[in-house]
Amino acid sequence: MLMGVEVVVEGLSKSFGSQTIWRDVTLTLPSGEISVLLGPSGTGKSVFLKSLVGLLKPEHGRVVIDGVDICDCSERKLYEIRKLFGVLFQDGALFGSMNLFDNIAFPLREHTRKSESEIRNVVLEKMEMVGLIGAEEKLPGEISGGMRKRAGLARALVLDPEIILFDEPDSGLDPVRTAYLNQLIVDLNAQIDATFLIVTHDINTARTVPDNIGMLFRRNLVMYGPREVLLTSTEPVVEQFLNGRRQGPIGMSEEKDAGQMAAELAELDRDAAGVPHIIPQLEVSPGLPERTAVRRRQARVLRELSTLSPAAQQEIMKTIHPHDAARTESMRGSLAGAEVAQVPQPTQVQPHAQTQPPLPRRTPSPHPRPEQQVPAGGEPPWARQRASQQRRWFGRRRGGEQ
Ligand SMILES: Nc1ncnc2c1ncn2[C@@H]1O[C@H](COP(=O)(O)OP(=O)(O)OP(=O)(O)O)[C@@H](O)[C@H]1O
Repeated sequence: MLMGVEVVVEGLSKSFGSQTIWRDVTLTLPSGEISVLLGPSGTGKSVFLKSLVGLLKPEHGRVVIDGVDICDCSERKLYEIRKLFGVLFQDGALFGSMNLFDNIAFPLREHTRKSESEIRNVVLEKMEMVGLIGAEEKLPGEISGGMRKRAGLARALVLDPEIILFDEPDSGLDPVRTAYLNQLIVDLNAQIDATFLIVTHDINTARTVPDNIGMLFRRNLVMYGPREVLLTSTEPVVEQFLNGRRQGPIGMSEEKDAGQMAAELAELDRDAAGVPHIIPQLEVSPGLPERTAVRRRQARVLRELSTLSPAAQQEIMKTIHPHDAARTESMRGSLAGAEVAQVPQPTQVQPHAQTQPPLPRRTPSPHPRPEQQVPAGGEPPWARQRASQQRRWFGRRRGGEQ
């Protein structure tokens, strides 16, 4: 089984001319974990994704992947590193004139020397993983936006990526389809253990899918850390965003001035304010292997525990098995902060949780076949138009793309 690689971003700054997009962004996407990047429109989330794959060159800082700083390496090395990535574009970025099978097979035909029968095996495996078996002959224009995203995801999977970037996977989808897609993302993570980064505006996605959350605002990464840190944060911009409120530092099109913000926050009923209670993270569908990243993350988060806010610490401890929680509490009581960072060791964290032997890769997909999910007739024309308006990933149009 593959294991995703860590992505280390250090002091990254990007401008276009005199316009600073963000500065001094530092974060680590831990190996195999799911991270979400939030931020109001225009804060540079897409620019960040493009910088991670080396399509844009930040002026300062480093992006280290597999020991290579992609901001300062040869084109040849960058080409190699890019092969580690799979990208889910906003509407799948499929070629409109090709059926789904050929769309998904495209990277294999372009970048490998696999025979047609090997290609067929890989394509069908990935189509099964995303619940698209039976739709091989469909054209992208004949299917719903949700199916197009699944097809785009299958295409992103065919070269067995170790890092997958999702650009607003939930855009243009209704809440039910978004819930299906979110479950699919978690299930895929369990199956392939790749490192995921999701850019989204969807609060529910942010609250239920990731292990880690970051937020861009006012040209800075205002916060980044384990999900419990942001989901319990009282930082005004984070609270405002996660509650979808008007009151707070985020304005209609620009930031608000401090006076207006203070007046609004004073008016706000404090009982109604605050981040909603943390809801549990989505679990993997029955029949699939557990997410190995969960145990790695637990060990990591416990090592960092003393550096986190008390509210975050409390939420994290609720997710720990009582046996481990008691031990962690006693260690925290008896050790100084610096020493706490060294315990517990990953192997000590969950002695009760023996890993199940991995299931074969061709586990039947828990994701229903498309015809069970999508009503006959597919999507209405307005939905198709909206999806095409939203496609602007990497700012490139590709010949024949729908
Ligand atoms: N190639 C470019 N040249 C000049 N400016 C650019 C370029 N790409 C992006 N920008 C600017 O960078 C800013 C951030 O854009 P970006 O699309 O990354 O924001 P975003 O956070 O992804 O927004 P949204 O949530 O609306 O998708 C915008 O002001 C945009 O105009």
